[in-house]
Amino acid sequence: MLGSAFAPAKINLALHITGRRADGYHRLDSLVVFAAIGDTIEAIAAPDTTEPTLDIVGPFAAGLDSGSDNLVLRAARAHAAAGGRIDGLALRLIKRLPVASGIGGGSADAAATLRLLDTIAPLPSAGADTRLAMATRLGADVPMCLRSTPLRATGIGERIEPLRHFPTLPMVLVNPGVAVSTPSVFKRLEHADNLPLPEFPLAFADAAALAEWLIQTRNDLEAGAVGALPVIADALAALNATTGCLLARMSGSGATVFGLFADATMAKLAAERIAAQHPEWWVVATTAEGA
Ligand SMILES: C[C@@](CO)(OP(=O)(O)O)[C@H](O)COP(=O)(O)OP(=O)(O)OC[C@H]1O[C@@H](n2ccc(N)nc2=O)[C@H](O)[C@@H]1O
Ligand SMILES: Nc1ncnc2c1ncn2[C@@H]1O[C@H](COP(=O)(O)OP(=O)(O)O)[C@@H](O)[C@H]1O
Repeated sequence: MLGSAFAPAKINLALHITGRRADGYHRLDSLVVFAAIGDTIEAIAAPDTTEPTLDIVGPFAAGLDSGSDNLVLRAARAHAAAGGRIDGLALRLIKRLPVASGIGGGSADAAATLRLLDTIAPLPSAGADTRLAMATRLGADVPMCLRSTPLRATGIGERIEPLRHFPTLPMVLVNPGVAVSTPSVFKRLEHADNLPLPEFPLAFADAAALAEWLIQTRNDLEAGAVGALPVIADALAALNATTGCLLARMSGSGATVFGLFADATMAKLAAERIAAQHPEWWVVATTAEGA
């Protein structure tokens, strides 16, 4: 193998929609962390190929097209367009994250592919601006996934402010098995002119302090998504009914919801309980990296 890159799940702990641009994209203000669970992209030498091939394996491989529209291959083509070499490569995606689920699986894969290709075949003159523009063209979430550490994202998601003194967060992710189209959830938004996030403290001592602060924030896309898919409310209720859940909320445009816990043992017990109650749901106990 030539190399591999991890594509962690993106969790929007808070997501305020603060405006709408003339081109239809929404301005947002989001507090974002990245989980220890994610996809993996591997690159294998394939000497006779001029364009990379892609094969997809793993628990969520079924139903995801490995054709040229896949974000892994789109990212590879963007790397080539910027002057990077992509011949002689076969790419493999190990798909562990549910598709179209508000945790940025596709965006994380695109960002991980860019990171991987940067190590295997560095761009001749890869300025930070080139990389950011390339990432943003692939998707509004791709710049934040390129960084994959706790951050505040503004603009349409491309303006990134890394956060320091951020606690590691034990959490449970629950996806009730429904794929959600991001544009359709944005269309259901009643108000696009919400207030930005409140002022951040200098540091959050621990998960409980962060959860306390998050209570005054929202995911502005949650009400519309729940209206269309009431099963999201069931997933939130299942998390809220567990012992030690500090806060439960939807991530991104859904349908994945997260619950924050003070420690990993409580998160694990909560995940076991929800999985037993809803064997058809995707339920994982994980942690989001601190800073
Ligand atoms: C909602 C968020 C929050 O992090 O997450 P996900 O639900 O995708 O995980 C993102 O803003 C999603 O970013 P991403 O999934 O990269 O979106 P893109 O592919 O660029 O855009 C898909 C569509 O979503 C809408 N869109 C996306 C981003 C944005 N800031 N405003 C928008 O209105 C547009 O209708 C756009 O055509
Ligand atoms: N590698 C990929 N992983 C996931 N989805 C992908 C990928 N490539 C293209 N897509 C398409 O992107 C859409 C959004 O997927 P995803 O990024 O998982 O959504 P979300 O950001 O809401 O979790 C899906 O409908 C899927 O068809």
